[in-house]
Amino acid sequence: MPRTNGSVVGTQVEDTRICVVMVGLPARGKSLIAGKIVRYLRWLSVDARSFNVGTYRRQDTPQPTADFFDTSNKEGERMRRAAAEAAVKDMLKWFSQEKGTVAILDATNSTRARRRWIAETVSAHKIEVMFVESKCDDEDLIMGNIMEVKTTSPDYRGQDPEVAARDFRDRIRNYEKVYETITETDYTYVKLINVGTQVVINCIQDYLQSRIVYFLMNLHIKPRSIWLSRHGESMFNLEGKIGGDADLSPRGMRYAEVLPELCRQSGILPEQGITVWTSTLKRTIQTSQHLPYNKLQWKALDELDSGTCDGLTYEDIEEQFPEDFRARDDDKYNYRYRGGESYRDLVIRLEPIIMEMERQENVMVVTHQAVIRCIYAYFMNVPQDRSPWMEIPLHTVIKLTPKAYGTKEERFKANIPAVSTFRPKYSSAKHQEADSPDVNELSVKMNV
Ligand SMILES: O=P(O)(O)OC[C@H]1O[C@@](CO)(OP(=O)(O)O)[C@@H](O)[C@@H]1O
Repeated sequence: MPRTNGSVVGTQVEDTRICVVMVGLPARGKSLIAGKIVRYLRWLSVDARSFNVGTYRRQDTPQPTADFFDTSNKEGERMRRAAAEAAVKDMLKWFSQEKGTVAILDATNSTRARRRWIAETVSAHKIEVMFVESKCDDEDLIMGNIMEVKTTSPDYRGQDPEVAARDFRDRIRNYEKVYETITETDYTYVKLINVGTQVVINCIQDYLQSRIVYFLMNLHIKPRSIWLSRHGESMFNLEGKIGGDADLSPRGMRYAEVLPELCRQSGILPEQGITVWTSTLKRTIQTSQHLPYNKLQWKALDELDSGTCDGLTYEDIEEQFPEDFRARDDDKYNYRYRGGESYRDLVIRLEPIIMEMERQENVMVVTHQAVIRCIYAYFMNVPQDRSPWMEIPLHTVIKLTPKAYGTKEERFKANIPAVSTFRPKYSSAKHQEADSPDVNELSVKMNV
């Protein structure tokens, strides 16, 4: 399978391979950061995978006590080293056999000796090594992580939470005895101090590394939510036409009127600082007109460009361009409209939006069907073969709340009917009337 990072990220050289090595004491959010890097890169079509050394260690030692992590425990040391070796071996196999591009080695890697061993072993295979250290002295953040670990880690499954928390603190103390922060100036590294507060960068070598660094620089872990809504039903939606710059229909106008109340019910408080982002197209601007918040228009949030098909219905396209119609159903993510865009193109256009969303706290985005699918796919980790086929109904607010290990999703529907613009794969090109939902019907789910 050809590697795609060259074509997608732009100027990346074809054969770049990077091993991102996490560094830091337990409960510093390393696995969370590793997971976010993987999600971001996969969304950009860069083949990325995390190798968690704890998972390898658990094969032999599923529920060790804190003494196992004491460096004077020779057997513990041997087994921990064996787990790291097994993870690195699998990672190298993934690079060579599955042609992976970015691997994350998720472990504490907290001593100079361990880092030297990894750097030497990995660079011998012509794979770049980049250390990412998470350093944190904010007691609240650490406590939050300890609570998370003791309730979710398989190391403590079935144990009394108080005993688990005490043992986990002892484990941290054992690591603290030997922990050496990164100061090796000949290595490429990024040191994140209290995530989102201070970043130290050393010897970044190329484009893909700099993308990862930039992403890490924008991360923060303050609690916040993201609200997504399509514009209200448009005149084009009513007629089944795609693209264009139509006004809202009378029902779409009613959605715009109830949107402030729907937002309030979904948890946006009037005194809360929130910015509403729209596209530059009339239907999103009209939809947000009654929202009493600061607004910002982004060209990057405009709908997928349907090129020569702009203004046609799906039936017209099926009739006038039958081969294109079929090709789009065969591979909707990669299909590029003649003179227009594909979902793959749209993701690249949306990358600065995602970066900015990571940086922001509460934000509401009023945009279009295809654009919401791409943003939603990023936050909810939806693969490319499914993301263009997701149902994103009109007149519905989707609230996403990032949590430590997943994103919580809630949907709030307005009691205003609208057409459905969803057309399932290989189905006849007809648009239908959507069911009239109950007032503010709510659904909640978590992706983990
Ligand atoms: O990729 P598909 O499923 O065609 O969905 C994108 C289409 O959604 C539409 C509606 O059919 O978005 P929008 O409601 O913003 O106008 C089209 O303009 C756009 O081409």
